[in-house]
Amino acid sequence: MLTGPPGAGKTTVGTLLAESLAVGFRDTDADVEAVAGTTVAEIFFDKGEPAFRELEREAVAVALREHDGVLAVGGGAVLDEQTRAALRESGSPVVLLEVGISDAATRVGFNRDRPLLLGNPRQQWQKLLAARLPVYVEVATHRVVTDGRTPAEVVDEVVQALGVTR
Ligand SMILES: Nc1ncnc2c1ncn2[C@@H]1O[C@H](COP(=O)(O)OP(=O)(O)OP(=O)(O)O)[C@@H](O)[C@H]1O
Ligand SMILES: O=C(O)C1=C[C@@H](O)[C@@H](O)[C@H](O)C1
Ligand SMILES: [Mg+2]
Repeated sequence: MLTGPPGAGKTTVGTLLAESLAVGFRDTDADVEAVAGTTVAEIFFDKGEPAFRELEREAVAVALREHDGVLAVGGGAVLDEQTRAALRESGSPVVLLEVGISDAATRVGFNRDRPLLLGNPRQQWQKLLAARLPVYVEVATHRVVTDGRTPAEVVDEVVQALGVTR
């Protein structure tokens, strides 16, 4: 499992990591979108964050049951106690992709796809990370710094941290 704040590279690195390990890739954000028939951003705008979190909790639970490859877990899914317990109980490695504000700001930019960062993305991102860092650290079995590294380099770091063979 890959976790981390918006722009950490869960989707990008996860896709490459799965290719590199020749396993499947799944992203709970994509699963929520498939179930809801609309985008993450639209769910936030139309129904609000609590409704999104409900869908996300279920999507993570289903993915943990069904999927046996690389799983990108929505950046805020770890806010949910039940989800944290499910990640722990899965017994699978949970890799926290770490990123600082400078690289994160460059990566996430100012687009409307990340509803929690609307307004002042830099400030929002910093607030979000400060509030979440303890739970990210709580669920992580491994931590990989991504700043200044290309997605391919991050994949190599993850593989090394996990000690898996390709
Ligand atoms: N190590 C990296 N170096 C440079 N750019 C990166 C890196 N990782 C990801 N990116 C870029 O940053 C942007 C965000 O990456 P990505 O969507 O994978 O993040 P995410 O963690 O899945 O975010 P979200 O929580 O919003 O789903 C993308 O444009 C991606 O190409
Ligand atoms: O960190 C978050 O709270 C989010 C991260 C993304 O993966 C999406 O789940 C959504 O944009 C919210
Ligand atoms: Mg993503």
